[in-house]
Amino acid sequence: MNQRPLNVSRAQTGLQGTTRVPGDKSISHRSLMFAALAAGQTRVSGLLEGEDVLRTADAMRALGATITRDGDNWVIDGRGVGALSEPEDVLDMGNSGTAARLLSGILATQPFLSVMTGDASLRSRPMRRVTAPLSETGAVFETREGGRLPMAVRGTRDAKPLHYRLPVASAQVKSAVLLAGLNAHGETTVEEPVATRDHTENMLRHFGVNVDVEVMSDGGRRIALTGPAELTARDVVVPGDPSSAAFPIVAALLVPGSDILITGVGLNPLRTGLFQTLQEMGGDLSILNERIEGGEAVGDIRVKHSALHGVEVPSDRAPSMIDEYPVLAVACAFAEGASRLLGLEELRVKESDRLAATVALLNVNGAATTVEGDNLVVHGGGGSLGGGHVVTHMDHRLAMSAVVFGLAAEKAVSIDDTAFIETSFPGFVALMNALGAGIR
Ligand SMILES: O=C(O)C1=C[C@@H](OP(=O)(O)O)[C@@H](O)[C@H](O)C1
Ligand SMILES: C=C(OP(=O)(O)O)C(=O)O
Repeated sequence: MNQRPLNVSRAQTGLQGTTRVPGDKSISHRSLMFAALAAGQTRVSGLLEGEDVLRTADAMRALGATITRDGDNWVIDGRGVGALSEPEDVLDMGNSGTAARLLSGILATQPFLSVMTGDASLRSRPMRRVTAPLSETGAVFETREGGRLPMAVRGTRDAKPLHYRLPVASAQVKSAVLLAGLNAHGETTVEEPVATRDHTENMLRHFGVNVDVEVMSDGGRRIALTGPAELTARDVVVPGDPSSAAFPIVAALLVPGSDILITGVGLNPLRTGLFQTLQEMGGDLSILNERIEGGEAVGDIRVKHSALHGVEVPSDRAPSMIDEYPVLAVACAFAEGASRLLGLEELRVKESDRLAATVALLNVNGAATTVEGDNLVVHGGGGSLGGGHVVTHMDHRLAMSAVVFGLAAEKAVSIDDTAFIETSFPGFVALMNALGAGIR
């Protein structure tokens, strides 16, 4: 990707108007993968056409599915759970951890050789979290030093079902194990000590698979399914991505005079930790017109400029807002008083070390922070902010967080590269400008 530097100055007027953010990234990846594993034709509306999801589409095509775009819909002719074909070339998952990890689960039980790689960011991310459990199916994984991509997978025809307790709160690992279970013989179970996003469970059910979810006495979950399973093609409606909505929402809270409405945002309760946190900070954020669309909770979010104060976010909330911490930290920098964000260890293994990069984003723009182990303390309300140069490390969420910082800060913020925003939020700058952000 060509580097795209950007300078962002304070918004001259409040953000105003009604908008809709692109489709949910997690649901979009899953819709393409599951439709490819289903018998029959699936139509997907609202698919996120970001780089990450386009890499998934390419990979599923390389594995034998037919995927085309028809007007606003995507149409997938699936192959069936055990009927993918050996790809002729390396599967390039670009910048996407979700694509690489979920696909590992699928490839573990396909009896052929696949090779997977990604960009420099993805090649630095840990894959052992999926290859360790998936190897127990009988599949063989060969990775680069340290369990990194590129990786070769020799899938197994006689996959053993897994019984796995997640050592980290990760919907990607949970999903990889469940996807391997679709083509194993017998019951696969996954236990998660803290609930993570459940789009895999919901969508597998939508495609006709029996997925059992038991809430355990400690609040965790035990998920079970029995293979070999059959998926039946079903149309999918993708809601707006709450993780994308986070950026215009925080911008509207911070820029004086703002009043915006974002329609059709996904409100799955395992994704809405940021909205709760912003309300706890004094943010005027209301959910209107809540409804169910395509099996997921959806609503419209109205946000008005608000004076924010510091907050403490408990670590068990982290899975429900894991991708939102960089932009929450920006909100905290402009809030009155200290904020304590607890249990952020997983941020270190995202597209970048997001804990370190978020601290750098804030510090270079004059906001003070303290890191205590895996906890981040942001000292808000500390005078004139901005004027810094932000290094984004191939990380879309850092780039968008830096844009939001610049819109709210006294002094302009320069950003080394905004090209990676295309992975999850194509048209981000144009959408912000349509609300009046005035980014040039
Ligand atoms: O399952 C998913 O779609 C995702 C899970 C999360 O990752 P982890 O499973 O690593 O927490 C999240 O950060 C990512 O953007 C999408
Ligand atoms: C962590 C993210 O995605 P992935 O793991 O799919 O690269 C993200 O979108 O913030």
